[in-house]
Amino acid sequence: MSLQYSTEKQVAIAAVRRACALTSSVFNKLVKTETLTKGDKSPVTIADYSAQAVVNTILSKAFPSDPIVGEEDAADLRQDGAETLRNRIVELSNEALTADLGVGDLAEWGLGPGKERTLEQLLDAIDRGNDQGGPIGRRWSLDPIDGTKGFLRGGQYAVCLALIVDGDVKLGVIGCPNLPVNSIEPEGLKGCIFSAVKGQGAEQITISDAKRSPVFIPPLEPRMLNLLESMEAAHADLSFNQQVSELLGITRPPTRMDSQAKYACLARGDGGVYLRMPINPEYQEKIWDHASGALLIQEAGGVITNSLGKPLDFGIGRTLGKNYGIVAARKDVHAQVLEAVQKARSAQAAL
Ligand SMILES: Nc1ncnc2c1ncn2[C@@H]1O[C@H](COP(=O)(O)OS(=O)(=O)O)[C@@H](OP(=O)(O)O)[C@H]1O
Ligand SMILES: [Mg+2]
Ligand SMILES: [Mg+2]
Ligand SMILES: [Mg+2]
Repeated sequence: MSLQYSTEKQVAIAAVRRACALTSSVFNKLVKTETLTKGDKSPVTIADYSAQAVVNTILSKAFPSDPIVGEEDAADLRQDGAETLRNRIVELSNEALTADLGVGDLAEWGLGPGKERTLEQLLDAIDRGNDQGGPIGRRWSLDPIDGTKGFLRGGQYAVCLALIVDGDVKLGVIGCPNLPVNSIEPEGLKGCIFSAVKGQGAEQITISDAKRSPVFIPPLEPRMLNLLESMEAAHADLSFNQQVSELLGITRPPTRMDSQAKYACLARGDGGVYLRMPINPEYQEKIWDHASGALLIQEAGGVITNSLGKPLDFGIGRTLGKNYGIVAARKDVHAQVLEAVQKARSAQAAL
C-alpha cells in the first residue's frame, strides 16, 4: 500500500521544481544581467505570474477538481497594454512546462516536449488560484515567489505549495533555489526542496540531483540558538525580537532572510527560533505565506503557534484572520520562547 498523499507529494515536488527552474532562469536572464533599471519590479512580476501558471497547470491536470488559493491573479494581465508581459509569460511558462521529463515527473501530468499551452490556457491557470479557502474540503495554497524582495536582491526566496484538507495542512513543499544545500558550506551547492507530509516526517531534496536527506531540528544548547527573522522591518517587529532574544539569553545575532526559507532553516537546525510579530496589527497574514512552513516545522520536531500559544488556523479563508504573531521552535524550546514573548508583550503594554 502506498503512503497517504504520496501522489500529491510527487506532483507538488515536480511542480515546485519546474517553478524553481523558471524563477532561476528569470533571475539569470533579467536581474543578474542588469538589463533593467534599478527599482524595476518587472522581473519579479513576470516570474510570479509564470510560476503560478506552471504550478497551477500541473495541479489542474493531476487533480482537476482541487481548488487553489494562489497569491496572484490574471486580472492585470488581461488588460490592454499588457501584451509584452503576456508574451513573456507564455514564453517562460511554456519553456518550463515543455522541459524534458525529470526525476519523478510523469508524462500524464501534461509535461515534456510538445506540451505548450495557449495564452488563454495559461491565464485561466493563473486564475485557478482564486479559491477563497475555508474550513471544509481539500485545496492547495500557492505562493509562486515568496520573498519577492529577496528574489530581486539575489537573496533567499521560495516557491511554496501546500495541500490543506479541512483546514489542516497535510503536505507542504518549499523550493529554495538560492539556499545552500549544506549550511556549513555557504558557498557550496545551492538549491533545495523541502517537503513534509503530516505524520510522515520531513525531508530535503537537492534541486539538481534529487538527493534526499531527512530533516529534523537538532537539540541546540541555548547559547547556540538564534532568531530567524524578516529582512523587511515593515513585515515584522525586529526590535521586539531583540527584547525576546535578551530575555532568552541569546547571544548570537539574528539571521535575517526573506521568505519561508526561514522555516526551512529552522527545520534543519540553522537557527533555533522563528519569531514574527506584527508591525501593523491590522495586517492579516496570508495562508500561502505560512502553510508549507508550518507543517515542515511540525514534522521536523517543532511547534508553531501564534503569540498566545494557539495553533495557526488555515481553515478561515485566504488569511490567518486575527492571528497575532507567529512563534516556532523545537518542541523543548517553544514554551520558553512563548513565555519570553509574553513577558516582552507585557513590558511593552506597561510602557
Ligand atoms: N505588512 C506586512 N506584514 C507582514 N507580512 C507582510 C506585510 N506585507 C507583506 N507581507 C508578506 O511578507 C511576505 C514575505 O515575508 P518575509 O518574512 O519573507 O518578509 S521579508 O521578505 O523578509 O520582508 C510577503 O510575501 P511575498 O509577497 O510572497 O513576497 C508578503 O506576503
Ligand atoms: Mg509570500
Ligand atoms: Mg509571493
Ligand atoms: Mg506578494
